[in-house]
Amino acid sequence: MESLSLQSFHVKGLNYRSKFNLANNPSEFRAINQVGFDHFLRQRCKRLCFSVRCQSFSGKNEGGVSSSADGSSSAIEEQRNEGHFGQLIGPVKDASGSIVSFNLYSQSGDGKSNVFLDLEKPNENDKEEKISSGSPSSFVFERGVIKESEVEKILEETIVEGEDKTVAKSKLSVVFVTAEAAPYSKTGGLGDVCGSLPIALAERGHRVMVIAPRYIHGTAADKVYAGAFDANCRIKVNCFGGEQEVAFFHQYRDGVDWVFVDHPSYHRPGNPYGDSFGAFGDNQFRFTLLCHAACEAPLVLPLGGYTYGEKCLFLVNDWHAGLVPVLLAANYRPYGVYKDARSILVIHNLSHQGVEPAVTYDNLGLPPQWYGPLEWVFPEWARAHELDKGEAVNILKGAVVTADRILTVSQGYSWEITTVEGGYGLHELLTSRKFVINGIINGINVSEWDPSNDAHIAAPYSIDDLSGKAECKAALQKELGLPVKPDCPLIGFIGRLDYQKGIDIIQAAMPELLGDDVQFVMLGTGVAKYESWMRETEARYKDKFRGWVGFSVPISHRITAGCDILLMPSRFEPCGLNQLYAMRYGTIPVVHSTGGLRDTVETYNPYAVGPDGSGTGTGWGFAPLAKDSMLSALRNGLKTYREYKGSWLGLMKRGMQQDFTWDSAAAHYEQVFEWAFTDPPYC
Ligand SMILES: Nc1ncnc2c1ncn2[C@@H]1O[C@H](COP(=O)(O)OP(=O)(O)O[C@H]2O[C@H](CO)[C@@H](O)[C@H](O)[C@H]2O)[C@@H](O)[C@H]1O
Repeated sequence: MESLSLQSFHVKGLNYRSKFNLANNPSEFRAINQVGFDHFLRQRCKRLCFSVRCQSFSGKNEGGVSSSADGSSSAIEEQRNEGHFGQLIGPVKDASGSIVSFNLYSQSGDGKSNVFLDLEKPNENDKEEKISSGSPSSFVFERGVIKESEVEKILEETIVEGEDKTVAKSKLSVVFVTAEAAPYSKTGGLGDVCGSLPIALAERGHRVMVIAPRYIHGTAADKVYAGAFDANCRIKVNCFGGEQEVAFFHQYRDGVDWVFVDHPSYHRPGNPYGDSFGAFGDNQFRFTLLCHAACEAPLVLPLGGYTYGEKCLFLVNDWHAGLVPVLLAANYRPYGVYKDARSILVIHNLSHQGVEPAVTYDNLGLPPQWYGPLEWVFPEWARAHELDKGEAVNILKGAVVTADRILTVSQGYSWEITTVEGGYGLHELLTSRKFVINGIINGINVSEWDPSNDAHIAAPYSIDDLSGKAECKAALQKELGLPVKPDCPLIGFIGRLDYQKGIDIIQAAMPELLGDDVQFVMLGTGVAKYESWMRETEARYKDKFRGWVGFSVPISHRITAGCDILLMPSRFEPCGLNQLYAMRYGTIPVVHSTGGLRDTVETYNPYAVGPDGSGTGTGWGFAPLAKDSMLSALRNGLKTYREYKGSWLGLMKRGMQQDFTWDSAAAHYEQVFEWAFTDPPYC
């Protein structure tokens, strides 16, 4: 057996510092860091938060580091003798006896990690040089080889001592509980957020798990779960009158543990919540299972070798995850478990609360005395008949009264939910907790939504060269079968077709709007009557209107890139993502001034002197939500588009310059995490 020695491997920033030698079979050393070595490198490239020096050689030992098949003890000795920080607690071997990784404790002793590293055997001829230059000949990572030159560049860049401001002050174990997480499942913005924010938090040094159902549809779409493997951990949870067995699947990707709860009730056609016949009748069961499983996962799943443990922070997204803080308070803390955990309810949409008849309370797996927090009585006007007492259980309400803190996805919305108009019956309760409510505007995935590098669009473009946008517009017009007219303003809408999105206002305004020389394209799916209306309108206005009924991410990118204006007359909008995507693509948003739309779109003011001298603002906001005020804002936009080309260009460029990265949102989240841990548990 030939030995490979990793002569000195220092990872700073995570407080790991260790030096050890390894022995393995001839050509390859294979390992992975719990935090993820690929993640670690990626993070370092971007954030300069670690520094590493690796030296490698094959053959006899050098540098006083001994080598043997089980050389860990001498490595420990070496480490102790030299007074290195970090404690090597022993090798992890595979079935053949080869050492595949080492367990390290951090310097502070408050965490541990499997160092997991792929090290290719270096070229003998390069040996001396490699050792003296302190760079490895190459690293092989799980998803490909990083070339030597790249490693050297990374090392050069990262051997920078000093604090990196983009790294979290204290590293936490964060557990997202959600009904959707892109790219595995997405019907809207919740999926986007839970697919991106975890990665941003992991990049900042947190240990992050996302736990969501494993939806299997029996179609080709199921391949999204191909990288998630059975974690060989089955648990039984008590709810719905008995023990329900669930399994966990796991994928480690982009520094995040993606955990999927598996149960037959998640295996069916449709979206996470329903199908063409409406919402699934057993959603309370499906999401109760999710919440019970999510509470157990940090305790039972040894992801990468060890569990998340009790000191974690649950981010509870919308009602589907709303039982988590109730379960923590009712089923765990009374028995001394999760006393150090905290939960934050993140409200993406208050209009869905998970309300079911009161008799279903017994199904939730909660002690009888916890009925109060979930108790919900409908006002008389909302009851079905005279004998209806309006008694129900409301899962989101349970979360509002038990979560340690509450977050919404914009500051504007955090205030709106405390008003009669925006509180959906919970405004008084939310007002009573307003001291722990904050709003943080969502970020966007700037790699997925990047006009200069977007595989879905006809031509790339950027703020410096906008010519590709005209090509995207022409390509979209052609794809939709609309006349290819470069000067005809093209207006778009993307979103769920429901009451929230103000489709009825678009519907009312359409005849008047299409009386003008404009084109309009809508992409969406949802309420059947709106889908039919889109089809009818397309038939009536063949040269001007296209209604694409369906859910298609590529088309949404093409509409965002190809349109001149994106219309969002949302009745309420907790944050809204499409206006953020639109601005990044130089498409001007025209929005109802509500919630996150008001927070993110600044109405154009031609008289203000902005930095570029062409006014200020990134779009148009209108209020009240009415056909006439929407048409008036649109007409302002159309006039600017047609008659003030310079101003239009200024609007486009200002939008494209906005910073909506997840990293800045993640930094705000960390502040709220800190507050959550400063206070004792609320329940
Ligand atoms: N037919 C279709 N085809 C392809 N893509 C489609 C589509 N319909 C919608 N999408 C995509 O789904 C996402 C919708 O996000 P939004 O934030 O606008 O709305 P949503 O109301 O679902 O989310 C809720 O949660 C998010 C996240 O917090 C809040 O921003 C928002 O205000 C709140 O209502 C966007 O990425 C959009 O492109």
